[in-house]
Amino acid sequence: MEVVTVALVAVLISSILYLIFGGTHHKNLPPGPKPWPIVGNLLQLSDRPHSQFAELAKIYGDLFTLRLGSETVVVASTPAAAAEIIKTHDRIFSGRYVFQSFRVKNNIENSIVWAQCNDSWKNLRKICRTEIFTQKMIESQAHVRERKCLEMVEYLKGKQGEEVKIVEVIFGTLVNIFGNLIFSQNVFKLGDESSGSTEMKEHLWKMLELGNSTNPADYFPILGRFDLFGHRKEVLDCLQGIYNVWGAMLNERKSAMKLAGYERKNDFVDICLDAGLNDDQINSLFMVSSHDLFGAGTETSASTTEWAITELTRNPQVTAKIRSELQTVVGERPVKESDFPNLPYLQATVKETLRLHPPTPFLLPRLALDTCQVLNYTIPKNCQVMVNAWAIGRDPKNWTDPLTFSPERFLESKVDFKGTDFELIPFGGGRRICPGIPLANQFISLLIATMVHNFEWVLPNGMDPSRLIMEEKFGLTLQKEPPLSIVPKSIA
Ligand code: HEM
Repeated sequence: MEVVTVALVAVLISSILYLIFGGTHHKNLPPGPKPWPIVGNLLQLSDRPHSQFAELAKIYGDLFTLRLGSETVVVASTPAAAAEIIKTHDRIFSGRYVFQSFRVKNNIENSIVWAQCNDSWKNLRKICRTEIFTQKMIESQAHVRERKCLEMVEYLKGKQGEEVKIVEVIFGTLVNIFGNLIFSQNVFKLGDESSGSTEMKEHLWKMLELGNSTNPADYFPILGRFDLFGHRKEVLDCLQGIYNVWGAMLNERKSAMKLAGYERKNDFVDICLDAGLNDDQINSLFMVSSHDLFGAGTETSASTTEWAITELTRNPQVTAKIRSELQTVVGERPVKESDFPNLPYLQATVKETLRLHPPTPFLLPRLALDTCQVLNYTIPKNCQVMVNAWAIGRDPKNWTDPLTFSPERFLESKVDFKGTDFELIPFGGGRRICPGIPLANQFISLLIATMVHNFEWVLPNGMDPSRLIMEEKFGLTLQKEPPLSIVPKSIA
């Protein structure tokens, strides 16, 4: 009761302040649906905002404005508007809007995702560029990803004829890949919920859950200081738990390295201890690894792979082409990442999946660091800016027959997702572009290729794949709802 009263009073105060000071300052904002007093457009929001905003863009154009509670949000929905935000005015829109639940001291300072573009952020991105995502590093760890995919094959072979929720297998495999790249340990045991590093697993799940839950303080920031729903405390507890697990692993490794006969593991821990990084740098790297890489990398890659398998289920002619390409290039042996340059159709399939199902449909929200003129409108300082990558990927002005899943469209095209072709921007662009693109591409390509190379699958209860309804559930990432269940059958 007390919490509700405080919330109501805070909303009232914030609304009065908004009515007095807000709304009159920025006359040249992009147009948008008329906001209601106090709540703005909040009550008009649907649970599929990416699709709803695509419809709004048809009415209001490249840029439109929403009032969400007391917050002003501008949405860019065309390649031209996206280019203005992430290229022309990259510096001004390089601010990150940090969700209220994540506004926890060490969380922001030690995160690439949530920090503003300050020296610490630059340093963390540099560590990523020079230590984690180098071509050499990615190639040297290919065997880890390949081994984990083979374990997935073994697991699925044991499940032939049974119904399997594919995202659980993919997510588990991805988390184990990360666990092994970073500290040479599995986090999940496929099919056995009770095993693996339970503590780490629980923290990771919780963080993902919190990322997907709504916090009213994001619409009425005046509520933020009270942490009324305890989300921030939960994030803090999770982070503390993750850091404790890391700390223990790091100390264990340092002691092991001093022993005679220590066998190198060549994971991130070894690499940064070898590189002579000091404790601060190592801590930064671990925090980035545990928090940003696990957090930003697993759910996005798992969601994309699940969408790819869903599209392949509905489009057996695409699956057949990938399989035939794999037969020609790979033959009977397992797929390797070094095969990818010779698998153009597989690569086109990954692009086509990301075009139709970008896992973060609005990228990650940016914040205007200053007032800025964009396409003849004025976007005020501190305004949140979203780019609707989902709408851009489906707009018939940008794509022929946009709702058809057709990797062929990329075979003769140079359009890529590296942040310079604004009709395909699942990874964002500019200085905040996703640093994990090379790794994400390897994960997703390897998982799809391994599935197609080793298995045929049908839907449970003999359901006709053309009747598979794909529903999108919006959270921090775009989920498939209900998750895809398949019945695998080994090809070998
Ligand atoms: C399909 C897979 C993925 C997609 C679609 C994706 C997408 C994105 C997007 C849209 C952003 C925000 C970009 C912007 O603001 O312009 C981002 C940021 C980020 N991503 Fe990814 N991501 C994926 C996988 C990964 C992986 C595998 C990693 C790491 C291993 C990763 C690490 C990060 C980090 C650290 C940031 C924050 C960058 C910053 O704010 O400076 N992502 N990602």
